[in-house]
Amino acid sequence: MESSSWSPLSLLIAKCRSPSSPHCYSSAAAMAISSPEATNSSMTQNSEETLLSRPFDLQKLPHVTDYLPDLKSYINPLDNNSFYHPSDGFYLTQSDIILRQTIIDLSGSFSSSASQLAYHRAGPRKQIFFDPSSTRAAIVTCGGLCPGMNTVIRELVVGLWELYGVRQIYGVVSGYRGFYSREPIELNPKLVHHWHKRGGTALQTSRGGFDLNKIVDAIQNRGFNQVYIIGGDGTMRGAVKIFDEIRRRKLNIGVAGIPKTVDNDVGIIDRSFGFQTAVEMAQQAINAAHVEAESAVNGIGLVKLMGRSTGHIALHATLSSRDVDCCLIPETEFYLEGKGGLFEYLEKRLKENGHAVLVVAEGAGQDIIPRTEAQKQERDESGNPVFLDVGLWLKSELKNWWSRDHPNDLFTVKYIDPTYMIRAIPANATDSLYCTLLAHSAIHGVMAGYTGFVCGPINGNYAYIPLKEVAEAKNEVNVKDHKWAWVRSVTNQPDFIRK
Ligand SMILES: Nc1ncnc2c1ncn2[C@@H]1O[C@H](COP(=O)(O)OP(=O)(O)OP(=O)(O)O)[C@@H](O)[C@H]1O
Ligand SMILES: O=P(O)(O)OC[C@H]1O[C@](O)(CO)[C@@H](O)[C@@H]1O
Ligand SMILES: [Mg+2]
Repeated sequence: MESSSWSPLSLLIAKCRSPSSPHCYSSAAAMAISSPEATNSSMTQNSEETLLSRPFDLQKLPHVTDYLPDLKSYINPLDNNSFYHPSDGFYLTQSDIILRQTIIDLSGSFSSSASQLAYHRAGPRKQIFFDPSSTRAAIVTCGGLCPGMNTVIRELVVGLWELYGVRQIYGVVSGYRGFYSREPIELNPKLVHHWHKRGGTALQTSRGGFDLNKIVDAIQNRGFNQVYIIGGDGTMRGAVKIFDEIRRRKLNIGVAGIPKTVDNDVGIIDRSFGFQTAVEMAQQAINAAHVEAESAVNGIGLVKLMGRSTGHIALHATLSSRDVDCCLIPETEFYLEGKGGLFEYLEKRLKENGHAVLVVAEGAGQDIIPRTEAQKQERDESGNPVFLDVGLWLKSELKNWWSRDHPNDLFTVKYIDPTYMIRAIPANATDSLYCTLLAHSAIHGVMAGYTGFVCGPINGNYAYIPLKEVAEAKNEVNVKDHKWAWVRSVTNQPDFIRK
């Protein structure tokens, strides 16, 4: 990873403009230094000094001038925007950075020589490298749906139009394949005005169809010089290739990725947009499962939630609901029969409470569901493995178990599969605001000439992160940390470790 070392923390503190600003970097640093644990533990004056002198490992952001050094720059039109009166500190500079890690244990494995990973802070720059009158922006959505996609598109259009005066904005229809197989649609604020109220993506999306040369040829031939790519991990891997090819051809085109994934499996950023909305919607399914289970004799409410390879939705929905007796996620194995298994646990719960609620992420248990050779090979158009329905399988296993062990007792399993319902809805208020900040961050970055980056919040502050880094990072549930322990303590479920 390319990086450049930066000045010590003291410089950063000096640069902080407004102590009350939520984006003030010094507040996090100051908190870390003056927290009670830090002052009364083994932290010495020495370790404080070493912290202050640690260099920053600032992740280098690609810029169009890296390979087109003679590009002309322009004064940011926000200078003349009647809604903004850029004052001191309004524009960000190279020295505005965000630290990846804000929690540091000064007494533990702290190494004074290790540098602090840092990223450029997102926001408007004084100088821009695209003339708004000749800017031609393309927006594309790829992969599965996620609440808030339409909000991001809307805010990209409105932001480009209102903030920078860009008038040529196009929507690429139906994902990556749309670049070379469909006519783009012209977008303007009037057209997209209500889009944030609709779930899904008004531009349509698809999986597969990634043909690098055809895509970059189409971008070039259609005269696009800014490309905004909204998608998940697969999309970001594709975006890295597009950016690399654009750079190889030395084209004056900026590429920004806007991470979208209902599963929240994209790494580095705090969380992905739409995730909170999906968790909220999942509550309805869990509530219904609880009511059904409670109202039956030996009732089990079983809810399957999205989460291809990560269980964040199931975990957060479980923690928020508190009606869940067992949460199964892809990051940790489980088994059905025998000591410490699911059946033994459910038997106990049914005896104690008369009912139980089970939440399972779609990617959980895939290793133990029997499948044919053909099923093992099945892939979707993007190459993602196709899963068997863990909910249906569990329902059938639960029924078999009960009729085998308790043939004379009543038993009910109510299976609720809200899969698409939790992602095919508009974003809630929090996610909507988040989508707006993402879109504006992306616009400011691209206008300023940055390229090959993703924007997203890191510890609550919006940053520009190299695309490649995001495409390689994965956010999995850490089943060794306190959050998973919390889930287990809320549900009482076993650890499924065979003793
Ligand atoms: N390694 C890759 N290189 C190039 N393109 C890729 C790669 N992986 C996926 N893509 C392309 O990215 C697009 C979206 O990928 P995918 O279907 O995996 O969804 P995603 O972006 O991961 O979103 P989500 O998983 O949240 O639905 C598809 O058009 C796919 O062909
Ligand atoms: O839209 P499709 O192809 O059915 O994809 C479903 C998948 O998309 C996601 O919603 C996001 O990756 C997963 O949770 C789920 O496995
Ligand atoms: Mg994906």
